Amino acid sequence: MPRSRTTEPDWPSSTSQNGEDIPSSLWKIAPIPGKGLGLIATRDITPGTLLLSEVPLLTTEGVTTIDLEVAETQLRKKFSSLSPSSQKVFMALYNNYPDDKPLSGIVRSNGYPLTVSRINHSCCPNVVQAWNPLVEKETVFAVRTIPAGTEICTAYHVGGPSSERQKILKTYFGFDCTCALCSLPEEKLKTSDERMIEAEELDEMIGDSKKVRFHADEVLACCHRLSKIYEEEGLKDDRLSRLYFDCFQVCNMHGDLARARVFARQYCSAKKMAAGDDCIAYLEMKPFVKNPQKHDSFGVTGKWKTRAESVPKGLGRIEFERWLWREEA
Ligand SMILES: C[S@@+](CC[C@H](N)C(=O)[O-])C[C@H]1O[C@@H](n2cnc3c(N)ncnc32)[C@H](O)[C@@H]1O
Repeated sequence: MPRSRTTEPDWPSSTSQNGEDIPSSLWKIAPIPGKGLGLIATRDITPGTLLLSEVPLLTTEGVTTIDLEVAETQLRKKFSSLSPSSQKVFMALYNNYPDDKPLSGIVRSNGYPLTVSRINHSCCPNVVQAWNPLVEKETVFAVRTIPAGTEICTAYHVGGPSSERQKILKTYFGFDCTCALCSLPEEKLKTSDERMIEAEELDEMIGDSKKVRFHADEVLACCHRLSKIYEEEGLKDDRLSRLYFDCFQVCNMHGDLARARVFARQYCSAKKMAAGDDCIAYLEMKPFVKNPQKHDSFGVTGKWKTRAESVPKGLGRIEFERWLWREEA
């Protein structure tokens, strides 16, 4: 839940599973031109649908270093305890680092269990992939409507204008991104890039604790603008829940329990859609929908003081939004 920024892709936390593809009536694995294998929706999929939930066969727990030589030895120990058929499946996974140590190369290239490893990247993903430690499974949930025949894509890296994203994807994953966002016609791509640059700036402002404390109105206005950018760009991944969490904290910090409740609820529904109602982030936040004052962030100032029960009822969408973002005249 806390704000954290990743400028480079994380060292993967788990990889490969019991050797069998998980059968599904919702998707199939198929060759995708220019990308190797990938997942294609075989029917229309609605947001919040669980597409995959996989148990890893081999995790990087106990891999204590990013030193490839040592990591390879540690991985080899784990690998040798797998059955021969699982070892074969593992070794058949995509390896973007064929000249490096083979096991860490595959772990770095895939990071996740078998079928999940086949999901390609898009800068505007239609699924969110996450490790759920409570059930010890890697999950994949749809966060946008995915029409039948469409490729299912996650985001290996998020944020920034297309040139920045492409540089990182090329460096760490070895491919030139031609996703729907990166392939927009020139004028539209320029608009999208400007929005993504603005999104980065807004995100930085929202994360500035001094601004949150002393210029809360400005910060909430930044949050509102950022929510519009995400809407315009069709982004529904974890960036959205992170934004709602920030909005929750700003309102709660200044004693605005009514808005804090609404943002806590929005955070919960975004998390539930992206990671299920058994994910830790959802479960931890749920009590604060009812009792935001129990959260650590509550009441640093009483600047915006409202009661939790004072969420207005019966407003139309536009009026409610104006209330929510404190834009009433
Ligand atoms: C985790 S694997 C994904 C599955 C892989 N396509 C396969 O056949 O197993 C990551 C690799 O897939 C390819 N890939 C993923 N997304 C791509 C994209 N948007 N465009 C081109 N290649 C992509 C790249 O080679 C990347 O290093």
